[in-house]
Amino acid sequence: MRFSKMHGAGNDFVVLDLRDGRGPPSPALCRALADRHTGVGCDQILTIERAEAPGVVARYGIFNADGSAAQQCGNGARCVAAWLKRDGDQRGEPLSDRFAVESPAGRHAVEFLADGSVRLDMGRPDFEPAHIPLAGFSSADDCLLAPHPGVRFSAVSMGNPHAVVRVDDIDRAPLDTVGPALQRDAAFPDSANVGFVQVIDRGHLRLRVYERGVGETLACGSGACAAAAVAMRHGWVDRSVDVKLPGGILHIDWPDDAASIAMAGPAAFVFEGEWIA
Ligand SMILES: N[C@@H](CCC[C@H](N)C(=O)O)C(=O)O
Repeated sequence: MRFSKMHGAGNDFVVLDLRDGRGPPSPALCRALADRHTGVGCDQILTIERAEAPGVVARYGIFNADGSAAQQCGNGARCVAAWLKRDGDQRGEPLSDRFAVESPAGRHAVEFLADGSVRLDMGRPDFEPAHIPLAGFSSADDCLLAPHPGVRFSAVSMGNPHAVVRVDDIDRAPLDTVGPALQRDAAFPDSANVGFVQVIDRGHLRLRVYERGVGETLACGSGACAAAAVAMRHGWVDRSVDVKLPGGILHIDWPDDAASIAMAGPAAFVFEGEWIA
């Protein structure tokens, strides 16, 4: 089984071409591929599949390192776009600098920018509790939970569930305790990706994300959109920000609450391989 190893700002992927109709990898195979000692090592496995919808070059599936399926992956979408741009469409035809791909959460317009980065339409952040899903709250802003005193979070769906906690010092953020605790809390029936955000100034955020199905990652694209959307909605930052993650910088634009949010960032090839296990 051939695969490509890629990363977007350090969020790393094993990319499988399943456009020949092969089925998705089992959870056990995902865990084996993702293992950083005995496998390839990655945060997510991305599967490139035949597109059903007209005007879409390909659809893709997302599987976390623990084998669970996900609905959204911003860094992965940029890597899928770069993979398609390199290899061409289903017939091997070259692609232009603008096309559309389809994630489990819906269709995304992609654009290759002159500086080599990839810009992606990530859709509208959704703060409706039932859509996240966030249980037991009528608003997703500034939530408190009795078992986690002092942890104020906002929740948002970027197609996948996110909790965003503002901190004063990102280097001292309680990722390993509050991350898994919020993920396990009944308020998040589907668990959540938990982001810790520090506001640097009106144009800059720092972010670390404890991802669902992975743990701490070097970058989370949907998490960067979630953190920026929460910070913009609260008026902490302007509508165009750089989000600095441990693995790199993502640029986020959200002109207004009714608009789609756009993310731009890198997509890199690491190596090609063959899985023989
Ligand atoms: N790294 C991704 C998000 C991957 C999925 C996430 N762990 C989930 O389960 O929702 C990104 O760049 O958005």
